[in-house]
Amino acid sequence: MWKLARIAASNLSRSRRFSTAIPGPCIVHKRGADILHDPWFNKDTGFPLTERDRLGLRGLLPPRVISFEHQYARFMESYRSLEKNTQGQSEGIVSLAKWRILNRLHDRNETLYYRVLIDNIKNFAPIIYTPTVGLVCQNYSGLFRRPRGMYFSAKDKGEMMSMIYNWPAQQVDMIVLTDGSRILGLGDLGVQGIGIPIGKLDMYVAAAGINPQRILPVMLDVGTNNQRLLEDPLYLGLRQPRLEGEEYLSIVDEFMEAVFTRWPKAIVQFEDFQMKWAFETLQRYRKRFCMFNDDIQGTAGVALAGLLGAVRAQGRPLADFVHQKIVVVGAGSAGLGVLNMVVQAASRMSGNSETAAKNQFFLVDKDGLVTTERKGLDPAAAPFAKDSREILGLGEGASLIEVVKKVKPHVLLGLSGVGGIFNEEVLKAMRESDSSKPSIFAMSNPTKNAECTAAEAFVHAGENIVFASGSPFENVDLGNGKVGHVNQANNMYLFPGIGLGTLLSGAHFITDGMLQAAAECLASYMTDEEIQQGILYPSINSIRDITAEVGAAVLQAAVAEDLAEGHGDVGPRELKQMSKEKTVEYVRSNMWYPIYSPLVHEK
Ligand SMILES: NC(=O)c1ccc[n+]([C@@H]2O[C@H](COP(=O)([O-])OP(=O)(O)OC[C@H]3O[C@@H](n4cnc5c(N)ncnc54)[C@H](O)[C@@H]3O)[C@@H](O)[C@H]2O)c1
Ligand SMILES: O=C(O)C[C@H](O)C(=O)O
Ligand SMILES: [Mg+2]
Repeated sequence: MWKLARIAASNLSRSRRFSTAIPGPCIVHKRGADILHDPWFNKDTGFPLTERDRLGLRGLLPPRVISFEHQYARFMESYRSLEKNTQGQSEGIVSLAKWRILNRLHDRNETLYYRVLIDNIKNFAPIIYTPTVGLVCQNYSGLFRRPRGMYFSAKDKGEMMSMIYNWPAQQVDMIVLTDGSRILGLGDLGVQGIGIPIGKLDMYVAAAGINPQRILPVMLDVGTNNQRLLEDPLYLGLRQPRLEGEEYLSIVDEFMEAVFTRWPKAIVQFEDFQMKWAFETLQRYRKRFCMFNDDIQGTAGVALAGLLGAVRAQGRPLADFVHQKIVVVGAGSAGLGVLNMVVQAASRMSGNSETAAKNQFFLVDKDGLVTTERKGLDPAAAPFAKDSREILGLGEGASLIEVVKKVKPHVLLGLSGVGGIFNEEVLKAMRESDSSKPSIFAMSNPTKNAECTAAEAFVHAGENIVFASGSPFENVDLGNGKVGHVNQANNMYLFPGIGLGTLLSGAHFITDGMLQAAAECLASYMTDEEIQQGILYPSINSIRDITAEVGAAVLQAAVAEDLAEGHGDVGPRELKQMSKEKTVEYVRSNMWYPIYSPLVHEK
């Protein structure tokens, strides 16, 4: 079941460089200045003279042809100057300035943009993804220069089937969709939430090598309940309260029908929907369309992999997972998604029913410990509500500190969106944990919403903890040459592989089996030595490697479930015959890599 034997291929792949073979020619239907203004095709000063002749570009560029490497160096030089020139300024100002310079390149020349992103992913992910993307969403109306992706609003009802054909690409593989109702831990940001699908899809390109010409970020604007935005004269979204009930669902239904009519093989990732719609839409669509909810399902897999790592970090056999006491703080889409998957895994591992597996897990929300006595208990949280007669001394609504002191959990996992709730007292109480290596997962985003900082965790809970956060923190210097390792427990380790594996499998649905395979693959990726050092997840620098492995695991699970219909020239029979190693190679070879292709004009 939970095999942890490391596959040889993953060792091999870590050191391998990605293929940089010259891709085939790329067909363009435009000429001249139109090409220079199209970031998909633009090479700026990099157009060779022959291509300038063929495409009507001669005279539209300075005469000297600059190589890709030179263009790359020039961009990095201006990025470094910006870093130097903004020294001493506030973190927010610096981050937004960095985002702007990257965004300008994104708008101008996608090939160069994605190459610098892939090569510098550790430095640039915190800008195009969490945490800076949160700040970008908060300031979107002021930052807006050019649209990116598509916007469907409540005013477009009845028009979406034709609107979808306004998108210029013939084929779309991956769509990330939000309604902006719960952007990271920042709440309802309305249309400004479009930054999240854009950032997630940048990660799809960087980590999974999805072709950027085949991605589509989408904002479904059904209004906002954020009064500040409704009153902001610069706000770019609909100025109306959010649609509710059937009215809301009819908009999402229409969008889904339109997408799958034009692109029957597309995959839609739901992102940052408020909890009620996150669960409802997942249930409504997962057996009709190829879709998943990243906050519920992607997060769950990443958390489960981390929790299994935490068992190994204690030097315990994996089977011990079922005895781990885990306190989950936050009963939203992410927290409940994690508990659902964790309970399923524990029940599989122990051979016991899910009810028995639940004993070790405790759920705390804004009103404290969730028990069966909770008034108006949310049906989604109900399966995890404790019977207060069974937990001596802890009643309905017990505070987090009471729960931690009484339970002495092995793991404290935060998905509450509330910065700092793992305060000094709570963290100090974790010193009494029954674990030899207590684990603190402060998974809320962005950084200021993390339940605690990495430094706080190591200082207050002790040096022997295992620490993970949703947004990146620097490793912590513990003195005496010792370092407290910081893991980034973020769904970015899974969603790109879930998307790519599903795409290449040609499956029409994303099943629990495929998601479980993804989590299992991530869980088995780290060596025992790494785990002993508190390293639960790979470095973001190897995100293409882990994504190739996860993608292959998802693809193989689809094959095993007889759902794989193949992709392009590779049919289901060929997929079935592929060994595990071959599948990883197949996935890897399908990753797009940014390199200038010769452009061929076709009318
Ligand atoms: N690291 C990751 O990969 C990842 C993935 C998904 C979500 N997240 C983060 O998790 C957070 C929550 O996301 P969500 O979709 O579940 O949101 P949500 O709004 O659905 O749920 C938030 C939950 O937190 C609870 N809560 C609020 N205040 C609390 C308090 N003081 N004490 C305890 N619980 C409290 C609420 O009762 C609710 O149950 C966000 O910050 C999001 O960025 C991180
Ligand atoms: O966006 C992220 O960084 C992770 C997650 O999807 C979130 O909503 O916080
Ligand atoms: Mg999210």
